[in-house]
Amino acid sequence: MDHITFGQLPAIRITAPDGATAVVTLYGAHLVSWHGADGGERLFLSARSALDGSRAIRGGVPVIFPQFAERGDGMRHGFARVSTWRLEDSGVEDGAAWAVFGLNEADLPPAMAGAWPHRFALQLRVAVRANELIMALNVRNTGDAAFPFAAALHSYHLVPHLADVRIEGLEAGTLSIADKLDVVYEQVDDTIFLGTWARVLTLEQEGFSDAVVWNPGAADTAALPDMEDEEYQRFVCIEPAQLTPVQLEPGAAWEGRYRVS
Ligand SMILES: O=P(O)(O)OC[C@H]1O[C@@H](O)[C@H](O)[C@@H](O)[C@@H]1O
Repeated sequence: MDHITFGQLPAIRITAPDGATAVVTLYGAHLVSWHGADGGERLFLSARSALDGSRAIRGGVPVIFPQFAERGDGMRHGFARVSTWRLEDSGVEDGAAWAVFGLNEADLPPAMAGAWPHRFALQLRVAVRANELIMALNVRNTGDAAFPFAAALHSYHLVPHLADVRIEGLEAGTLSIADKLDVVYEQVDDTIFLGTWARVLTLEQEGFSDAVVWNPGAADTAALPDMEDEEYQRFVCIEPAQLTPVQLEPGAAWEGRYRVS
């Protein structure tokens, strides 16, 4: 495990014995880079992304919590992606390098904590080995009143070209993307396959009940300050998500797991 700087952000790089690597910034516990053991970046990161903590990183895997998009009256996509997490632990086990990041209410600036006044402990575990990425988001209620939350791992998968993308497992037949797409699939139980001419990725999720597929398309990308006009052709977001809020009782925990291989 190495402490590095990514853009202007403190970050942790983990490296598995077989050479697979992941880089996670403490800002957002944001996975900004993943290389499989066969080399090559697997995640999209916009050339125009802020990397100084002034706004959410555009690309990688933002952690969405406790609100998805504008489904609530809190911050769009929640505060987790714009909060500074702590590295809690790291190691190497069964050939995988792993790190765990933590966030609780005491880590938030007072105004942010006041806007969502609950006691909680989030843990994000990231592990890599061979051509496999495993992430787990754990949410614990450490307070004495129940709270509702939504969550997602907003994965920006790097693709050679949007036109080559074929997604299976979400609808009958194959989903391809011509331009803007923003679709919620509820109650996703099956494995999802993301195919391009280069490779087929297997996406498996547990605990997260839903999946969101998003690409902004040409017009919305032009309006985004943190994306180059053509960059929408280089990724597709397939996000394991828990959109129906979970009501978490005091002392209880919820976990969502995600495996990409
Ligand atoms: O620009 P943001 O806040 O990162 O959101 C990006 C997108 O995130 C997706 O998950 C949503 O479905 C989209 O509606 C949204 O536009």
